[in-house]
Amino acid sequence: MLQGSEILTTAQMRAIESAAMASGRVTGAALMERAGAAVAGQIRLRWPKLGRAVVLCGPGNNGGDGYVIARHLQRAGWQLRVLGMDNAPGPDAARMKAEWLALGSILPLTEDNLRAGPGADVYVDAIFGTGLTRAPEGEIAAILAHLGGSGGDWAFFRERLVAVDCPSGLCLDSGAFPGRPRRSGDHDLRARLTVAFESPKPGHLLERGPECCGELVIADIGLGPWRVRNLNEDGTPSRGIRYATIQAIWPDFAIADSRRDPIMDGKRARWLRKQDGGDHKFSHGHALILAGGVARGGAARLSARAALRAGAGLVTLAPPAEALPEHAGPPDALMRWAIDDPAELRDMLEDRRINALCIGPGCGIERAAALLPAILATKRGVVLDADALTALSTDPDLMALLHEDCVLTPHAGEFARVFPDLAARLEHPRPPELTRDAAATDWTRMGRHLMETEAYHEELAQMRGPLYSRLDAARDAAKRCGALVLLKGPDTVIAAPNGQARIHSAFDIPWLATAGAGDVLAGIIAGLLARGLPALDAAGTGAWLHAQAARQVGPGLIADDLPEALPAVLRGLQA
Ligand SMILES: NC(=O)C1=CN([C@@H]2O[C@H](COP(=O)(O)OP(=O)(O)OC[C@H]3O[C@@H](n4cnc5c(N)ncnc54)[C@H](OP(=O)(O)O)[C@@H]3O)[C@@H](O)[C@H]2O)[C@H](O)CC1
Ligand SMILES: [K+]
Repeated sequence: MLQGSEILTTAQMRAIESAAMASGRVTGAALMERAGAAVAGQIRLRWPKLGRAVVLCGPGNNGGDGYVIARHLQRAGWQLRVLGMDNAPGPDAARMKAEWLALGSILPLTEDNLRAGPGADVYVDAIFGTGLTRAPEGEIAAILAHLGGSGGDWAFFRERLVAVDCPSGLCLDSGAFPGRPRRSGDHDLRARLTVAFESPKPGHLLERGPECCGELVIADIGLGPWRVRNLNEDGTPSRGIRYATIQAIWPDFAIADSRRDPIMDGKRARWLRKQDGGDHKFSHGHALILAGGVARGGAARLSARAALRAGAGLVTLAPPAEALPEHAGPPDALMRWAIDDPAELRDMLEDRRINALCIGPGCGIERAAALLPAILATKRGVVLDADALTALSTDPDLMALLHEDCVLTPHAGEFARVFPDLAARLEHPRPPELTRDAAATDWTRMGRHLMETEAYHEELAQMRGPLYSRLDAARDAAKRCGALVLLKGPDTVIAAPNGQARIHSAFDIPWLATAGAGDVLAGIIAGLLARGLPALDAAGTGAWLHAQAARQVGPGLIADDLPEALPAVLRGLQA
């Protein structure tokens, strides 16, 4: 079932637009009119007083939207300056350009003309949208840099820039800016508002996208009937029913249409509320959390608490015998059992009621490597985090044991250890001076230093087409290892081996980056696996609950607060 939370790739969007136009039931001009009218409407909502607007129109249909926006604002009484290009755009944009020219003039799209004239209340960026194919250059690059604050007036534009479909220069499939170092921030365009069409694209929710888009509003331009067609992500027709393969997970996303799709639709909310009739603790599963040696137990205790709060019927914390004494004390609901070696673990796993495990937080790499074969052999749901991921990265035999009920939860550094080649592709072309065997963590440090080389910038300028994204990397990793991969970050990406993916944005809660937060996430997911959620749902819902708990606690949060904040989040689902 397609949901408001579906994310379309730019290729899918183009294919859907083409299918709509080919049907004869809607024209490109009508779509452009709807798109432009939606942006103009969102501007007038936020700037109710009549004012002065500058509209910057690029060479294609994004520019065409700009001419529509100028016409609507002019008709509403705004004063307009329109800067455009003297190219021959497609027929729809040409028509909208002509309709604008009947009302007003078009100045050349130059930095001088942008700087000239009185300051405006709103600047509309209609230069590039989904058709960006390469790094902007020349005059357009100078204009975008100026809008990004190169002239020192970053805050001025940040408050006034409205981006049509996306801030120009942003690759809507990756969330990166072609031609710019991956994590640079200076002089990137930052819009106050971005109005996108029909659905978010991956780039709206990944990497630089969320910060540079500002408030993101999705305008429905009436392509719904064509979205249900069978379309692969590259826009080619697919057989069978089309399911949303990429979905966004957001609790409070402002969707400007009625298809609001709260992540907790009825089915999943029921899961979290304890199923009716499941009146026995074993009907909500039993999670086993493997802990590490003496003085290393805190991480696993956080995971265990989180699994209990996520609703697992029973949770057992399993340290080595030598460390058992330090796990005495609350919560009394948490069971403890010493496990020293694989044989003892295998004995414990004879109890089939243990249906979910979590290994890694504070476990110790050697202990994780020793226990993983017994765990993976039982084919039960298991979360592999921290030391278990490091153990994976050192032993290909362990990688081979992974299965579809495994959930890997790496942060960027752990991802680079387990999948170094994929992590490397996430950088813009690798800085040339770096050798292949440089550890990914070195690249970030060394890469930033080496990004000044001429050869590197030359390579950047030559790049074409969508950039390799965190979504691509997580999907390639999941496909390679046959397990679910949750690549953590403010833009967490969750990918299943079959290509299904979720993106969860948490750019609003920087305080979640605190010691132990990852241990809690691992525990929440283990608790949801114990409850019977499939791996993809357990990971996606777990990411959402984790972030909501952090929103509940707010700044000053420490990881210990997170499990205790879950009851309030779950109560919020009772509505
Ligand atoms: N298709 C529809 O009916 C609707 C589209 N909408 C809007 O249209 C854009 C997508 O429009 P499109 O024309 O495909 O592409 P853009 O307008 O984003 O880009 C314009 C052309 O610019 C060229 N280009 C790409 N990158 C660069 C660059 N770095 N420097 C210079 N020029 C560049 C490219 O042509 P090339 O042949 O040079 O590659 C682009 O074609 C979409 O975002 C919506 O805003 C409507 O909203 C809905 C209907
Ligand atoms: K744009």
